[in-house]
Amino acid sequence: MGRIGVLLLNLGGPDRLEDVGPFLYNLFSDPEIIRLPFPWLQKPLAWFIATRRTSRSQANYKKIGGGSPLRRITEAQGQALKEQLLALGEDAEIYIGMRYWHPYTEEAIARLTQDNIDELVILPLYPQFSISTSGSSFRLLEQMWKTNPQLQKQKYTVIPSWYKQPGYLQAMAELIAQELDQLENPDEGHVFFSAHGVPKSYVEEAGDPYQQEIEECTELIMRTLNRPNPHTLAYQSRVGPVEWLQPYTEDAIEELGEQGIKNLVVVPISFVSEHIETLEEIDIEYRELAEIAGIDNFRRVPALNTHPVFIRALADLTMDAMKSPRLDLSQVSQMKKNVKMYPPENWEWGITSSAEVWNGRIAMLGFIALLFEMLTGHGLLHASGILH
Ligand SMILES: C=CC1=C(C)c2cc3[nH]c(cc4nc(cc5[nH]c(cc1n2)c(C)c5CCC(=O)O)C(CCC(=O)O)=C4C)c(C)c3C=C
Ligand SMILES: [Fe+2]
Ligand SMILES: [Fe+2]
Repeated sequence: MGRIGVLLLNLGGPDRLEDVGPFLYNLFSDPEIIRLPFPWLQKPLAWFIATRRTSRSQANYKKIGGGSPLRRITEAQGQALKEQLLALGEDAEIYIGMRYWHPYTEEAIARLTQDNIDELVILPLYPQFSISTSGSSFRLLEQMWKTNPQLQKQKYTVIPSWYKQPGYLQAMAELIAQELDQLENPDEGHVFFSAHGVPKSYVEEAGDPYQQEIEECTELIMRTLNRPNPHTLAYQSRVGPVEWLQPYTEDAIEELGEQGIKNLVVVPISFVSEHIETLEEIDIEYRELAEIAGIDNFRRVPALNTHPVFIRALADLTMDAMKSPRLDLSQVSQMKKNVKMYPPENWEWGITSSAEVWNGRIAMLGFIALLFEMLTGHGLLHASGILH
């Protein structure tokens, strides 16, 4: 076999405070993050929401040192993976493709098309699949493949999600066990899984398998941990006023406090690196809530980062993917439980004359809604659930 490449996909985060605004604009410009039935409103709306959110978000990034550590950690993971693959006899080239910040997925693709890679493995750094994370990156790649003849010659395979991988489960269990063992009585620790949330409509209407994969993943980790501790699963980081997956982390913490739980071991479960939601939201905000709720001992399990057992798991995933039947981007970008789709896949807006008329009408509605929100601070878009 020839030279292999591994394309690591991740979200990306603002390196400095001045990057926060443009980063948020990129994030909200993504139709997989805010779903609108008419694409022309996407950019103005993204600009509007990003502008409103920037200072609050910057204040949070300030608390964790003025930027996201995501690039640094992802690069360290890439380097460690390269070394691990080399130890297994594969001299692989690693590429990092972020969805919303540098190094962008486009930059990774530009590099790898110059490198003459024989076999490419596309590996998202999200253990569980969501339309809003891995799905979004797969869609972007699918578009690039469609429009770039050079890419069409590239042999590749995709790993859609990998939350069942034994080494990953082992690494998670080890980190949890280490934290439990710091307690005076390790068996009394309540294991609290906090997953990043998504709007409920993603799961119930668009068929996102995310919730099911998260639930299965927590069960598998508990089985691997093989200890008698009780556990809870909740969802954090809700944005906007529509309903997200429940229970919300803040409510669950309060409830456990009321039940008299004194030792909480919080496990971030949907992301493999430290980032703003672990360093700020869990370590600062939820810790404060827990204290108010009467939980005396609040411990947070570190993210996997470059944990050697985890890096070995990524290497095994890569090697196994090359031995397995290849998976196409078109197969994985549509990964859904296949309930009702909204908007319909491949829906072409504005092609027919009737659509043009409708676009005009919707345009008016859109601007009225925006004006309404700017004036009142309570959006029609929020109220109608279009915007999360
Ligand atoms: C698996 C993890 C993630 C899911 C699922 C996810 C969905 C999702 N996120 C937003 C909105 C925002 N996310 C933001 C930051 C952010 N999100 C994730 C992971 C998941 N998001 C990470 C790792 C990060 C942080 C990157 C970093 O800088 O370290 C932000 C910006 C931060 C803020 O302003 O709070 C927003 C906004 C939505 C709407 C969504 C599902 C639809
Ligand atoms: Fe997010
Ligand atoms: Fe947050």
